[in-house]
Amino acid sequence: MTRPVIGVLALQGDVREHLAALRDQGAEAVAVRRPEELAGVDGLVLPGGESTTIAKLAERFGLMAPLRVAVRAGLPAYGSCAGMILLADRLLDAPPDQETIGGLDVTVRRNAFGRQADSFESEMAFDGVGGGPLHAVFIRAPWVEEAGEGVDVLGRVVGGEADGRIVAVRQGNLVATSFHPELTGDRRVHALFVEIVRSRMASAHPAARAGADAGDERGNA
Ligand SMILES: NC(=O)CC[C@H](N)C(=O)O
Repeated sequence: MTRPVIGVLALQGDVREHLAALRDQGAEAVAVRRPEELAGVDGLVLPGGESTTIAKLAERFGLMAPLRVAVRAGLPAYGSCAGMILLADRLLDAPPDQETIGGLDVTVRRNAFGRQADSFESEMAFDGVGGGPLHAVFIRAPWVEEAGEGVDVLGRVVGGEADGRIVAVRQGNLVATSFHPELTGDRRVHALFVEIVRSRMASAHPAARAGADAGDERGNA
């Protein structure tokens, strides 16, 4: 089977950890800093970091418009923390001029857990991967305040003041988590994303699907 080429937007943030996690899952992982590099990938990870900085650098590097076009055309994308913010159609507690790539029909609140719970770790159920609860690391994390109809909720906070808050979602080929699976040894979220990329590649090239069920082409709409 062809090896998927998965980019990690490498303008700022924890790029290396994502590259390593993707390689662990059998993908060819490449850093993306320029539009030409974006054009060559089958999927894209938007890492954690500082979303305002990443958005400004994306503008400066001429990547914001191509990113918007690619995501709307169905490019699979996974955003972790700041990456979730970048994929959101709507933001709360963000500077009024903060741009996003968008595509994910959610309202995301930045730094939602507040000062008390700036950073914390918790065990949580994560739909869409087997194998029991996931150890989730949250660092100045956002949450999903509201999710549109076409958005599947994959995970919620359990316990504490934020009990029930949405911290993992999927909409078609887009996945976003408030937490950082790249910082733990648990590769199940990256495995899920690599699988999404592989199945889109298979449905885009029917010949590569020999004998497999005809999957429906899922876009990001
Ligand atoms: N760990 C992170 O990615 C933090 C996100 C950061 N608080 C932001 O708004 O961009």
